Amino acid sequence: MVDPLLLRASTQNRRAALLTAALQTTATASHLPQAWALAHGLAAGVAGDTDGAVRAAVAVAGITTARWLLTWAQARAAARLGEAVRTRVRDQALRGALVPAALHDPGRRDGALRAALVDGVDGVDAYVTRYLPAVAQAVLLVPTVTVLLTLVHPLAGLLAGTAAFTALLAPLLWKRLVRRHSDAHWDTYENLGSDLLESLQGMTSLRLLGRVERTRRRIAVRTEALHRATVRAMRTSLLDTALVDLAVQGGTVAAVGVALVSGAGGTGGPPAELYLTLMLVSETFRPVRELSRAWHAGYLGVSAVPALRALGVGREPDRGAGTGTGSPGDHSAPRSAPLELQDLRFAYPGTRAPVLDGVTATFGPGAVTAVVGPSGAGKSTLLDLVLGHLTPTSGRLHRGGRPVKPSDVAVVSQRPVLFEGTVRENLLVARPDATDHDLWAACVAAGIDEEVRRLPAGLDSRVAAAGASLSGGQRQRLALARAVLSDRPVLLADEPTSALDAAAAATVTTTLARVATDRVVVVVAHREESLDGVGTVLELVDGRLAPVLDRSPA
Ligand SMILES: Nc1ncnc2c1ncn2[C@@H]1O[C@H](COP(=O)(O)OP(=O)(O)OP(=O)(O)O)[C@@H](O)[C@H]1O
Repeated sequence: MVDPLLLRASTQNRRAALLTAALQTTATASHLPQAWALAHGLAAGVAGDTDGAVRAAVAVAGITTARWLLTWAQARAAARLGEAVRTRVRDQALRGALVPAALHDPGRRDGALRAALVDGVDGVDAYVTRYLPAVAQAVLLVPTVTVLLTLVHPLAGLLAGTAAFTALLAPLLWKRLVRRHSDAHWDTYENLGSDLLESLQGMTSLRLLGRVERTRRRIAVRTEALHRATVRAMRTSLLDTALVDLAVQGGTVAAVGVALVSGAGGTGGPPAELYLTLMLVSETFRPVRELSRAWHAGYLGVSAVPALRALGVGREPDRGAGTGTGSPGDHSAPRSAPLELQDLRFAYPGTRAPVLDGVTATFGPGAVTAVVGPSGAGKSTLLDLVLGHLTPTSGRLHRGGRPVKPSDVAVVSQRPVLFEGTVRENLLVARPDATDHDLWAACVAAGIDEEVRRLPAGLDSRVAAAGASLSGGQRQRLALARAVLSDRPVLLADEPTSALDAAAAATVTTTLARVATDRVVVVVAHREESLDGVGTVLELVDGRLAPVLDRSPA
């Protein structure tokens, strides 16, 4: 089964793919001269020709060494091809996963995305580096060996060739069934992966709500479904293997039988030809056997195709899609340029009422601007539009007369994302060339320097995945340090003090006020007390921003 999407993943690395297939085919084809040398060596040995037998043994040793080298080179070429394909497919899938529509798709499940990005991509690697070269090899070698065998022994050639072609082509008859089973297998695999991930992430809440047993039962049902889907897929696969084996064994027995009968009858030619016939019969089926093995290795890649296709793998990049509030060739606006929103409108796909219904505002540098509003008013939506995670239905989002680019904006979200790695690595994401002095200055600005100094290895201390080893407030301040370090002209902060005590909140507020002197700082806030030090307050009501005139304490 040659899937067009997976074939394209291979041909996008044409040279590496051709080299991998060529080396594999040559290594397998080296069994042909080896068969010839062995046949003549055996014949010479039986006839008592020691020189002939030694010459043949030397030839076999030489061919075996050459094949070892070819196999080694093939393994390296396949590893390079696999890496290139994995990187490209994963990049494309990630790009697809990060478009606004996917990011805000309420039906999206992290476990399904993980399955496609990790297991699916690895499956594509196996398919491209093992199965496709095995297909190329079978297409080239089965006819070649059949012709050679036919030249040596026409009837054996006819029987072995027919059996080998049957073994190669027969599985195409139940291709649809295989596809259906592989799709079902992937769906159950995705569901189980998603449920497991979500229950692990929500374990604390599940415990508190007393839902652990129910979740366990649900996962048991999913596991059973995956087991059934795997068995169904294996049954088809077993049928496949059985028929291929039947053709291979039947073809071998028939071809060897006629060769032996004709050899015993004296019409099979001299012994060397009989030996050669027997060996070539075996060689006719070698590519078929290898193809069958490679199919099992690449099966997961075939199963993952619908999921990868849904993420846009194999599709030409859509230049207008993605986070592109900017366009190629844009030059940066001056650093002090204000952020301007003009008649910005936005409605989520499938909803009637717009969340933003004509937002017009100018956010300038100099002081922090706060956007307040009740829950559900659209504050996060507004931030996502500025970040380029969502595309406005209409209206403009500009800085200095140019569309806002995602690289203009730094963000401190309510749930900051930290990566597995050290504190230093998490900060350097924002500015890879930052010095230790810069890192400490950013930590001081965010009020996290003392805590970082107290960690066992300071900046080189590890932050567990998702920042789990830090408190909510520490995570938020580390994210603020990263945003300060990135030194972008617009800084958005979504409730930056919500997880902090009074002292830490004051440090963050002071930092934001200070960085606002030379850049646009917009803070989304719910609570009045978090608005200390803010210059302007705008309220989001009915999809529009209105200035709050009097926010001073009574
Ligand atoms: N992906 C989505 N699809 C459809 N509607 C959505 C989606 N995300 C948010 N909404 C709706 O858009 C409206 C604005 O949501 P948003 O999260 O921007 O509000 P918010 O002001 O940030 O709320 P909060 O203060 O509670 O965080 C809400 O009515 C919400 O239900």
